[in-house]
Amino acid sequence: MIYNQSENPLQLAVLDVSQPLDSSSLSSLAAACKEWGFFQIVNHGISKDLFGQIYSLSNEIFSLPSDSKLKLGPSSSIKTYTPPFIASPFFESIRVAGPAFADSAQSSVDALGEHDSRFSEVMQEYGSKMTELSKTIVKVVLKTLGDGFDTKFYDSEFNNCHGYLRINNYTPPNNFEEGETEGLGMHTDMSCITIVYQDEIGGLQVKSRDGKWMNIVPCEETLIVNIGDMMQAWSNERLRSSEHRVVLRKLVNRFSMAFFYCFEDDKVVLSPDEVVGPPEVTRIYEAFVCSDYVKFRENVVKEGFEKVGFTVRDFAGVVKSENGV
Ligand SMILES: O=C(O)CCC(=O)C(=O)O
Ligand SMILES: [Fe+2]
Repeated sequence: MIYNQSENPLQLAVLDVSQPLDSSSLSSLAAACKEWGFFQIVNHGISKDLFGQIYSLSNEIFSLPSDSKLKLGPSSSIKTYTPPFIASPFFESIRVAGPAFADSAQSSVDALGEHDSRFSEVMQEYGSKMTELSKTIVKVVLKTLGDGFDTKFYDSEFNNCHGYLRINNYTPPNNFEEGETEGLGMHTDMSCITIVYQDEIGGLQVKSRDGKWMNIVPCEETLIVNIGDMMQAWSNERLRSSEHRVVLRKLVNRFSMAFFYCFEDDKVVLSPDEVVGPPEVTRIYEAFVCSDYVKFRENVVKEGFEKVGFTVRDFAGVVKSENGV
């Protein structure tokens, strides 16, 4: 089968973050968050030049021999690099943790034995901008749940959120089946929200409620936002954390960056009564501690997906889903 990206393209709602929110964009955004858990943002203030610099500096690291990269790997002390064959044979990534993005990036550079601060400088700039952008986006998402919910809940619930970045490089093998070979398998993000930059290659797909894979076609100067599990649970499923994946499309490397904006580790996630809605609405999640869910997901990866359920519903749902424990 020839994979055609124009097949099943998903027309995502667009949020212009430079403009005041009007009621029609709020309602299209509300619908998008509920139905897809994905939308796009434009006029985000991140220059093409910054993306270009990050791309070339990251590629300098990805093109090092694997022995060098493993100095940052899972058996090293800093563990910022995930080599191919851990998440997928065609996927490798570098993690940069906030809020001190420069220090985190520099620890990787130092471990490689390099003496260059350019990578840590661009990571600090990008990480800080993503953190600010995430705050704006979370507030807009809260507004979709109710009038004034941004002011009511941002400071009390989301003020201690933190972000980290994953820089992803996909390298297809010579003989892959277009559209069938996964670069990153189906998953949901654990974050509150994720902001994704993808290059022009394409391959990111989201699963519809009826199980169809829809293409999120790359669009210049546009970033993708998706709702993660923490927000799905906190909103009592009024916001959807959708399953998504990346399929390999072309015989060239694909580059992307995901910024995960998450609750603090010891946060107790519990949907406020007002968010759940009128008394007859069922509460779907029990309260849970954020880091316990992260540990649950790590164990699921170790033990294999078949054995135990792997979504936040399986972990904290009042009624577990079918494949739950
Ligand atoms: O590479 C992409 O476009 C998306 C990556 C992703 O879903 C993730 O890192 O969680
Ligand atoms: Fe993801």
